[in-house]
Amino acid sequence: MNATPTLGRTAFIGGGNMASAVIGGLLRAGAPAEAFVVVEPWAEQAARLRQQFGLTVLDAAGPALSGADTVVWAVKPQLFTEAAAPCAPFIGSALQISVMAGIRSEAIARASGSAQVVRCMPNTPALIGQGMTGLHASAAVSAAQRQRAEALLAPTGRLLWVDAERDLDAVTALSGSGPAYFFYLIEAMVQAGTELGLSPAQARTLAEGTAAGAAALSAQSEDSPELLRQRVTSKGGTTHAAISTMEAAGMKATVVAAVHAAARRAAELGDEFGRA
Ligand SMILES: NC(=O)C1=CN([C@@H]2O[C@H](COP(=O)(O)OP(=O)(O)OC[C@H]3O[C@@H](n4cnc5c(N)ncnc54)[C@H](O)[C@@H]3O)[C@@H](O)[C@H]2O)C=CC1
Ligand SMILES: O=C(O)[C@@H]1CCC=N1
Repeated sequence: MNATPTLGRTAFIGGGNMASAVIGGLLRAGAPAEAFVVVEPWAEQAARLRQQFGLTVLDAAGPALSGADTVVWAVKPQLFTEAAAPCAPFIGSALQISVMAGIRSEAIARASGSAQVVRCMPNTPALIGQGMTGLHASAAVSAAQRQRAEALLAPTGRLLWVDAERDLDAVTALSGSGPAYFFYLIEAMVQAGTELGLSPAQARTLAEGTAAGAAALSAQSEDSPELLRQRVTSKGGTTHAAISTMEAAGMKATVVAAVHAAARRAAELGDEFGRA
């Protein structure tokens, strides 16, 4: 592992979707592949990482990890305890950065031997540099280490720090899981469009273009999403017919309940799988 000026040497524990999104972003931004090592026991995925990124991939934790300044936890929460045990002898002085849903800083500190923990919650648009990540730093994390976490994640998109760790459960429910909510809406719109006679490709283009435009208009406007919606909704018009149908079905209340369910599940994941 070679050190880079901002990141130092970084070890990833788990080399799946999220690790690939972060690594891909860093390599595109100019970091050398030699700055990274990945522990990935699944041979097929390890081969993909070697081929796609030219990375050093280990099939199990080993002394090579002791050279890491930063350790990035990117395994499923359910596998955290099992994955952490063989890493622990080598990583106690490194900054620990976790993208795992639910697993709390205290559990990561206990399992790794390092109290310097930054928890992050990215999302899958990170794959194309348009992610939205929430971050929280534990008390032992220095300003320079916060900057290191920012440098690690900046190529994946936008970042937002939260002061209270429990707020990460809300971040997970909103932006971590959030892409799935919008994909679900796109799925439904494509289904309706094809039922109305459009081709699936036409319906998908219209739904995706509309989702992107609505998000961009909302982001650039000083008006609230509610006011922007009202401007589309002419009295006695088509949008009114659609929104009335959604309201009658309790759609807003369902979305609110769904986000609360996701936040509760994030907290449960920490309770269930965060004991190391
Ligand atoms: N997929 C998503 O939208 C998001 C996922 N996350 C979090 O990111 C984490 C990883 O999720 P994904 O990348 O989607 O999962 P993934 O399943 O694609 O990647 C996890 C990788 O860990 C590897 N692994 C399994 N056991 C291991 C061990 N003992 N040591 C090292 N590696 C091991 C697996 O082979 C797999 O390649 C999860 O904790 C999840 O909560 C966070 C934000 C968004
Ligand atoms: O569904 C999950 O548990 C992960 C965390 C946020 C997005 N995917």
